[in-house]
Amino acid sequence: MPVPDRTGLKIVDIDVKDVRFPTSLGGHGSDALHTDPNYSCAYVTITTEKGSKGYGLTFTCGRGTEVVVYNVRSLKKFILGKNAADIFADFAGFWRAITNDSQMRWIGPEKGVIHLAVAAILNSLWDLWARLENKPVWRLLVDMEPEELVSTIDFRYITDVLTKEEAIQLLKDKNNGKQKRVKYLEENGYPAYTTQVGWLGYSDETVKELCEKYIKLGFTHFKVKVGLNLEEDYRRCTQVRKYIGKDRFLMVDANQAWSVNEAIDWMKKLAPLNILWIEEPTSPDDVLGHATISQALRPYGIGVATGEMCANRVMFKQFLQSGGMQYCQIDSARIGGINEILAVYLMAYKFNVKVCPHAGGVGLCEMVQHLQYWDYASLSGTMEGRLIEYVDQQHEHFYDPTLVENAKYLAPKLPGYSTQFLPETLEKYTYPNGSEWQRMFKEGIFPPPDDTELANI
Ligand SMILES: C[C@H](O)[C@@H](O)CC(=O)C(=O)O
Ligand SMILES: [Mg+2]
Repeated sequence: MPVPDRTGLKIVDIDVKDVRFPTSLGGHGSDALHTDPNYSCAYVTITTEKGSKGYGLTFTCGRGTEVVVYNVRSLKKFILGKNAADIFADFAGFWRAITNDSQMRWIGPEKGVIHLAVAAILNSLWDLWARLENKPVWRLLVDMEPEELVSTIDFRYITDVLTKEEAIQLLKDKNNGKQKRVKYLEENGYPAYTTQVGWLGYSDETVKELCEKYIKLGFTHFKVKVGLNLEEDYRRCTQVRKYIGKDRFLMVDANQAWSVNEAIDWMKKLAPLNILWIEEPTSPDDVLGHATISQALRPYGIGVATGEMCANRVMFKQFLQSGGMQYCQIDSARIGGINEILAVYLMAYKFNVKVCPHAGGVGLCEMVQHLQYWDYASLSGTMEGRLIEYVDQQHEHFYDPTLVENAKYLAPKLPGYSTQFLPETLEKYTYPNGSEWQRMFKEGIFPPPDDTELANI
């Protein structure tokens, strides 16, 4: 196990910041239900006695961030004073402890705000571990022996479909050729699709310009937001189909706008536009509803994609068991860190479902590239039908931003999970005292927080 020496690794500080970007001003990130999101995150920094740091975040929108920040603070006691090496040596045990505190469990368990907070903390720990090993996270994962990797997963609630022993065997079966696949990734990158062309708040002119831009950049897969008005969706999607031509791929995303029957009817109307997948057609909790939609849309060649709001590995298990998802969209900041995400990848592999991670949010592109790289090298061994979502937002705020060239994610090279913010970003966008927020309040662009907001309590 690549567990670092314990010396100086006692965690002496955990800081959490509310960081928000005013994306609603340009309609960036908008969809049927999140019509004016300000892309945000709860940003965690952990510091060890010897000064090593781990940076992690969970994505949120606007005011939701303050609630997550409070939840992170409520979990500090699980981290402070612990030695990071001890956490890594029994990572599954630590995971069970932080997700099952008897006084906190009632507000979960393993779902919602408290799980977002867990994700931010777990992400900072994986970042720290990779930095201590001087590797990007994906290499840390790829270089672990199957037993070591699997030892980080809590298998409670999923052993009916995947046991620890089976998981180890799946990884061992793929050991052959792993180094060749690593080389391939380093030389060729991993295919991306773009959502940037189709935010619901964008004008027709913007959509056209962006389609042209992303075609020039080499993209072959385009995702467009739908779900508010059928005629309008048909019109917009027809235009996008015209811009991208018949040989490129079109996906649509309803962000949970519909009931089950409505989703089926709506998508049958859009089907002539040749749609690869419908994403989040209905409630993210409706496993059987997704299975019904999947079945109804199969004859039209439309798959169902979901996962960005899937609460935990148990829900993923049921989506996979029921045939409710044909594209599994794990989110790096919603479920309990890499520990839980690995369980989902392993189950998806067993059910022969493609993982195409969700990345529409702050820092998500930065993280999911590591996960999908690991998947190709160590588990699925294929990129067939798989893509990483790419949204071109907030990358300039990161110390080690995602690099996409010719519609491919290039291999992250620096140690860590790529989510460290630049100091000037924190100075400007920490809410509500960052200099940019103060300017926007002064200029009346946004109202300052009122006394119902936690920032003022
Ligand atoms: C609110 C977010 O922008 C959401 O619309 C992202 C999303 O659904 C996606 O990227 O997919
Ligand atoms: Mg989506």
